[in-house]
Amino acid sequence: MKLFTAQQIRDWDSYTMQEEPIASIDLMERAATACVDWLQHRFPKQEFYTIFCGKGNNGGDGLAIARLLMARNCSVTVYIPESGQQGSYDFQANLERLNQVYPEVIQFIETPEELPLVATGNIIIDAILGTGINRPATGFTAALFDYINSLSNIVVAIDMPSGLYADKAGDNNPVIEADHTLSFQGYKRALLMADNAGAVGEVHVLPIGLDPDYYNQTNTPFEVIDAALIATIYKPRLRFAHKGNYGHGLVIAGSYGKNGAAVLACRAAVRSGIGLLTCYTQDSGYIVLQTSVPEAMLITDPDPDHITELQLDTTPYRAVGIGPGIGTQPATIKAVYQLLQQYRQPMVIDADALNILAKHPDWYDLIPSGSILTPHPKEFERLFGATTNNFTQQQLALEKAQLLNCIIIVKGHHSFIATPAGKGFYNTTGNAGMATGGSGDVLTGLLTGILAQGYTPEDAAIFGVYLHGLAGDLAAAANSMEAMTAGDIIEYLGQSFQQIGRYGRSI
Ligand SMILES: NC(=O)C1=CN([C@@H]2O[C@H](COP(=O)(O)OP(=O)(O)OC[C@H]3O[C@@H](n4cnc5c(N)ncnc54)[C@H](OP(=O)(O)O)[C@@H]3O)[C@@H](O)[C@H]2O)[C@@H](O)CC1
Ligand SMILES: Nc1ncnc2c1ncn2[C@@H]1O[C@H](COP(=O)(O)OP(=O)(O)O)[C@@H](O)[C@H]1O
Ligand SMILES: [K+]
Repeated sequence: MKLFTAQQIRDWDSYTMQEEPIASIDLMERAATACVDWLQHRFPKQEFYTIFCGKGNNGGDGLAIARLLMARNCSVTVYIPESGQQGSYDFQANLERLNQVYPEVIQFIETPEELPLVATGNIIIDAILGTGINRPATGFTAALFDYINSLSNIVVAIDMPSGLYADKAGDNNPVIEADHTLSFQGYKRALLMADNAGAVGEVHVLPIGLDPDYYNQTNTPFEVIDAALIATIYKPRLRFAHKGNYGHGLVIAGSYGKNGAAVLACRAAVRSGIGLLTCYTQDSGYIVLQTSVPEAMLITDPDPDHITELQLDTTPYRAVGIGPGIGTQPATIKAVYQLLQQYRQPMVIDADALNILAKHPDWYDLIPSGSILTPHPKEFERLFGATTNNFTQQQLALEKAQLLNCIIIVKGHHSFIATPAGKGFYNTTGNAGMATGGSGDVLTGLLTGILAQGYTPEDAAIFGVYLHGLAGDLAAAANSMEAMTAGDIIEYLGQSFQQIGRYGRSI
């Protein structure tokens, strides 16, 4: 799903109004109806709502929502901060409509003394500012945000939490802290950023019937990974296939006390569809690996505790994954350097292999083109330096992806995949149950396995991250976020592949 800027969304509105055609007030009614349907589906017993409306179209949505909720037997109070300015055309039209049927629900407020008491059970609707925000909220608007944020009521933001910019960072500007954000038609980038987690709450995308032609014709560097994209990437198994068709991968992982990282990476790799897998680990990992992952072949380092030198020819492997649990011993550092010198095909670089790289920036040029780097935000910072917010972090990821001709996956709740061609993909599968040791090792094994099967590095990254998150979601549904383990993610890869296999048939 393409991610549009606030300006592109405005253009999409105009295009739809002209082509469908539909009057802007009717489009607003459609958006408001989608919100009310969502509210009644999510909170079927809820009766009382307090709605704060600004004087732009976001406020117009709020007024239409108020009228529709009243018509569905809810009880609503609307507060409009009085700025002294005329509202937008559709705000005024909706004010008139509401005034005609339920004049008693409308109240204007001008000073902090007029901030209303909100009963604890009321749901607050934030329709103060949407994508039209062009400066930080100050004065009474900022005081209103503070007041709403101080209440314990559930807050549902319409389109955007008020105060948040859709396409840029806000420098700690005042924002509404919503529990739910109902974003029209698609996501905005700000809604996907960890920096804004406290403001956006859970994000729900509500289709409002904007014209698909605009969507198809309009280019954007950013996309959310969705089922439609995954269906175009996934390669179903060939009926007459033999294991040679699906590549031979090598996972270099583990050290004394961290056999688990190697086990998790290898178990994920052998469940990725890979033809053959070899693991390279320290000598003391022999029995552990052979017992826990009998499907994988094993080559051990002469050192009992660490990977010290790569006593194998890496060239026959179609993909190599390195990093989980390897540590940063001087001898291991040499082994990483040796691999970078001898292996020229795309590899997956994770964990301590990234930490080692970060200490040797002069080795960056040795990273084979098309490699996939999987830093979490701290590793990203070690590799490429500190950034002030997620927008600058992602911009830096795009610049480095281009410079190194690599894919960079900045891992997180919505992992961000930066490609050398300047595209950025956000993942929406996965959950906080995956914030547990070993989840990243699983991803490394999975990516190595997918890359070995001949997927392009970009496709492997998109597919692998999505699949990993989907398996995490199924694991959480079965075991709870608390009790699920990284190993459970691997157990649910099977069901995830089955689900993905159905996408192609249903789209
Ligand atoms: N396809 C869709 O998505 C659809 C979208 N729709 C809805 O339209 C919304 C966008 O509406 P919008 O353009 O009227 O802007 P909105 O956010 O209401 O702001 C209004 C005005 O506030 C002002 N202002 C700016 N910053 C400020 C500040 N810090 N503090 C105080 N004031 C500030 C600024 O005016 P200025 O003061 O600069 O003249 C600005 O123009 C969108 O989010 C969605 O809810 C649906 O109705 C239909 C389909
Ligand atoms: N809250 C979350 N929501 C979605 N995915 C998450 C969340 N927390 C972690 N993950 C995923 O789990 C993995 C964790 O990787 P990493 O931090 O390297 O863990 P480890 O080093 O313990 O293996 C990443 O793929 C990340 O995207
Ligand atoms: K809002």
